[in-house]
Amino acid sequence: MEATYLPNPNDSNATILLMGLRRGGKSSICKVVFHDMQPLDTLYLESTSKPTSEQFSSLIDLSLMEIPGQLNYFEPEYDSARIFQSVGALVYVIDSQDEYLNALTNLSMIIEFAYKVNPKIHIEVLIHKIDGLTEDYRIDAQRDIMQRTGDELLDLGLEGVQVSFYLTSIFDQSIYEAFSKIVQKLIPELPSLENMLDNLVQHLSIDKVFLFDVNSKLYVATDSSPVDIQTYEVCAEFIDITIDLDELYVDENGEQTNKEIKSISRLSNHSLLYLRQMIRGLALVALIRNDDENLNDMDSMLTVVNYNVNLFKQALMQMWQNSKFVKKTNDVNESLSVDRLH
Ligand SMILES: Nc1nc2c(ncn2[C@@H]2O[C@H](COP(=O)(O)OP(=O)(O)OP(=O)(O)O)[C@@H](O)[C@H]2O)c(=O)[nH]1
Repeated sequence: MEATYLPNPNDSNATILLMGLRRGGKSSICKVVFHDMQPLDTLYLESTSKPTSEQFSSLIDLSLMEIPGQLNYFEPEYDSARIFQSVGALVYVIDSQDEYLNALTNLSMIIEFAYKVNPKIHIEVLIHKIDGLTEDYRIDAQRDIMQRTGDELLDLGLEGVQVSFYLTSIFDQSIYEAFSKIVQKLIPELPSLENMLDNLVQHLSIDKVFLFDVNSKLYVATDSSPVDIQTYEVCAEFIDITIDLDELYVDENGEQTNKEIKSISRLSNHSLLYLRQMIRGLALVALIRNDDENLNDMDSMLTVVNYNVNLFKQALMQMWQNSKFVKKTNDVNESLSVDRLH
């Protein structure tokens, strides 16, 4: 394998390694989630023949590495130990519409190896392409896959290893939900972020609030109330609408204005959708209860929301700068790239 495909172990990026048998859906997931490809267009994707790696910067700098199913990365020419040592999460994709027993054997072999060289690795299994299965069959498949994986790990003496399972499809929001949870585990500041979002919910009439990565529509944090997939969908679509509208605005020189993006929309049930651009490609999107018909009352409510969201943004900036500082001091010999606030 060429050296360029290896994640740098000194890299401050959190690396996600995407693995699984051929045609499982790995490239499709990357293209749909991170490159806005329409799910149906993935039908024509060619099988990947070489490992690929790409960078995404969000609150943290992420890299996503895909190892094609047709490679045997345990051959001596691949430095598998080095790969696994430097990844934060191993995401293994299983095609649930296909015979999956081989995939499960392959998965346990990879877990055994990965866990040995990196006991801190998060192991995440996507039971993928569930769009083709009935509701009952999905639950059966999940139960069967979890049971068999558990048995295989027990046989290998690895019963303590934590493995998370997700039912996913690129044709609905499930892949975004799964990937959001996977990325969240790699963000060390997550508990503080969740606390800050809970604080917003407690003090304002917010039903749900997300901190979104605008490009991928993954949420890097949310308050602690359960995520309802419809609310997620409405909030994610609101980002697209806001950005489309924002692109229409130009200044007197015909150039795009560089102001902070902010948008509020009133839904037919009187609730408000509220979006504010944060730092590093993030946006805060909240669903706010609003029982007041009176527009003056609504204005004063929004003033309080704006004030609190400003404080949140400042805290977020502080948090990011501190985390950069910690990384720098941990990594004195490493010349860090200078990140820029968006
Ligand atoms: N029904 C369905 N098909 C999917 C889904 N995700 C991917 N596919 C299809 O699965 C096929 C294989 O997808 P790829 O993304 O090329 O698979 P891969 O794992 O990258 O395969 P290799 O490159 O050979 O390792 C494509 O025809 C996709 O359209 C899904 O969620 N549901």
